[in-house]
Amino acid sequence: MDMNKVKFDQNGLVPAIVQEENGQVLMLAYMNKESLEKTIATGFTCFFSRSRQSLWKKGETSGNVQRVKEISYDCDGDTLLVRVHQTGVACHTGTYSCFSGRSLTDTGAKVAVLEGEAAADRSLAEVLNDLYAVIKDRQLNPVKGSYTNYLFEKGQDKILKKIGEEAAETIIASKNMDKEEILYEMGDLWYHCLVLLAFHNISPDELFGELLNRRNGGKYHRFEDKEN
Ligand SMILES: N=c1c2ncn([C@@H]3O[C@H](COP(=O)(O)OP(=O)(O)OP(=O)(O)O)[C@@H](O)[C@H]3O)c2ncn1[C@@H]1O[C@H](COP(=O)(O)O)[C@@H](O)[C@H]1O
Repeated sequence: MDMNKVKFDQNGLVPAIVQEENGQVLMLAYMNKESLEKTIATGFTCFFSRSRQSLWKKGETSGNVQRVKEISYDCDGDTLLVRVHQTGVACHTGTYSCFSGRSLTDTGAKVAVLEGEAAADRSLAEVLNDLYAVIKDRQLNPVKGSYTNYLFEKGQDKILKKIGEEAAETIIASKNMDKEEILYEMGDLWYHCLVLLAFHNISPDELFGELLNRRNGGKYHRFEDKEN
C-alpha cells in the first residue's frame, strides 16, 4: 500500500471503517500514520484513540482482535476501508457490531421504501449474513424474550426438532400449491437452519463456500455417478 495515497487530516488522523469479510460494517475508528503502519506490519488492527491520545491495539485486553484481510483507501484518499475477520465482538458494549441494535429507522421514523425495493436492493448473501449476525449477537448477548435465545437455551435437540417441523410445514405448503404459505414456512425453515449453523459456530460463508466449490467442479455425490 502506497502511504502517500492516504490523506491524514490536520490532526494526523484518517477515519477507518472496519468491515467483516461477509460485508457487515463493524465499527469506525481513527488511525494515524504509526497505527496504520503497525496494522500493516502485524496484520491486526491498531488505531489511534482520540480520547486517550495514544495507540490502541484492538482486542489487546479483551482478546477481540481483528485479523486484517485488506485495506483500501477511498476515491479522495481521506477514508480507509479495513476488511477483517473479527474474533468475538467488535463493540466495547458487547454487541457484535457497534451498529447492532441501534437502528434509528426501526423505531417509528421509517425511511420511505417502495414496495419490493428493500428486498431487491439486498443480495441473498447480505440478507442471510445480516440475520446470522443477529443470531450470533443473541448467542453472545442474550436478550430477554428472544426466541433465538429460547432455542439456544433448550439446546440442539430443540433446534433439530424445529427444523424437522418447519421442513414438514414447507412440504404441506407446497402440496397445497400456496405460494404465500411456501414463502412463510420456508422463511421459518431457513431461519432455524441459520440458528443450527450458529449453534455449531459455522458461518454462512462456509456454507456458500461449499456450494461455490461444487459449482466450480469440486467434490460432491454426483447424480450422474449414481446412475452409472
Ligand atoms: N426470522 C426469524 C424467525 N422465523 C421464525 N421464527 C420463530 O420461529 C417459531 C416458529 O415456530 P412455530 O411456527 O412452530 O411457532 P411456535 O409454536 O411458537 O414454536 P414452539 O412453541 O413450538 O417452539 C416462532 O416462534 C417464530 O417467532 C423466528 N424468530 C426470529 N427470527 C429472526 O430473528 C431475529 C431475532 O429474533 P429474537 O431472537 O426473537 O429477538 C428477528 O428479528 C427475526 O429477524
